[in-house]
Amino acid sequence: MTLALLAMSHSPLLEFADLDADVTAELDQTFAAAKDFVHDYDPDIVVNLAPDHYNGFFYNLMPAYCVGYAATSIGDYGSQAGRLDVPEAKARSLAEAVIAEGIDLSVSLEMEVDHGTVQPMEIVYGDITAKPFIPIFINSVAPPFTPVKRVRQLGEALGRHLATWDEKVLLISSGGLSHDPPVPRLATATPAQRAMLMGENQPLPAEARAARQQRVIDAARDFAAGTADIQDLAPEWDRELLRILASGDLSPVDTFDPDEMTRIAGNSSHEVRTWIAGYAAMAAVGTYEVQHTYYRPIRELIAGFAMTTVVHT
Ligand SMILES: O=C(O)/C=C/c1cccc(O)c1O
Ligand SMILES: [Fe+2]
Repeated sequence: MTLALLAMSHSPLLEFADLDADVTAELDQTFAAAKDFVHDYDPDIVVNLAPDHYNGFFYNLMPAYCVGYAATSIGDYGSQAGRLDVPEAKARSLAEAVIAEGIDLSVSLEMEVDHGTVQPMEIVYGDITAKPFIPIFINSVAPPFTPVKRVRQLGEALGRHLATWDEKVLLISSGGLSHDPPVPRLATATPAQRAMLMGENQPLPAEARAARQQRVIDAARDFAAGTADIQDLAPEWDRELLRILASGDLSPVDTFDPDEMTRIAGNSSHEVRTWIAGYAAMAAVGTYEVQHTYYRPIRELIAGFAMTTVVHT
């Protein structure tokens, strides 16, 4: 059994934001550390925990969690598009083992994924097909959300099964901490937004795709300038979460209330579910330590932006 975890925030704005030089330098160092960690570890297979932002999963049928037996990256915000190298038999064995433990996973034989899934692979390998890759979707954007405790249990079940594999497994958790990008929400959607959230008119025509992305890019610029109408980042909440995750005792997350998370840390703060599942997978099979940790609230990226690398001790 060999398992390691790279947990990192994603933001499609990395390619579009005008960052201060010191922030760019910090991020360059952080991504270099992530790369070094992954290349030194040299995994045989990546198991990737990520949300979706209404690009592959819609309100016509919204699962809480889903394992892809095959997957394609849609290439939003200029991310690498195309087929991922998903080993179907391994993905199936993982899903079946987790379901047998009482976690109600869905499966997809044709999953579509977005920047949330592929950005870490692009950063560490420069190629989303560099390694065999099992994508696991964790709903983090579309309420209602499962209790956070269930996400911890999902992670534990994943970890227990992955620990039986001969392959060296790299878990990637991809998600922002506190953040509230202007992704449309069902509760406040216009008729056109509601149609988008339902997955009508997919794939989006190029103009609609460009308009959707420009809205987020503009919001990020305004947020950095202090004029955007989105919820502020919550660095204290982020730091406390990182402290809990690093402590090795994940039981405090069981008391997290999804509505409170939204209120304090924003509508997309639920992306931390990917982190909780990744850390829980590590915790299920041994004691661990966080080797590298980075955190900075970055308004230009609309993200409490963090990266940690985790190994068993
Ligand atoms: O526009 C989207 O689909 C999402 C944008 C976004 C912006 C900032 C942080 C994130 O985690 C995002 O997914
Ligand atoms: Fe996201």
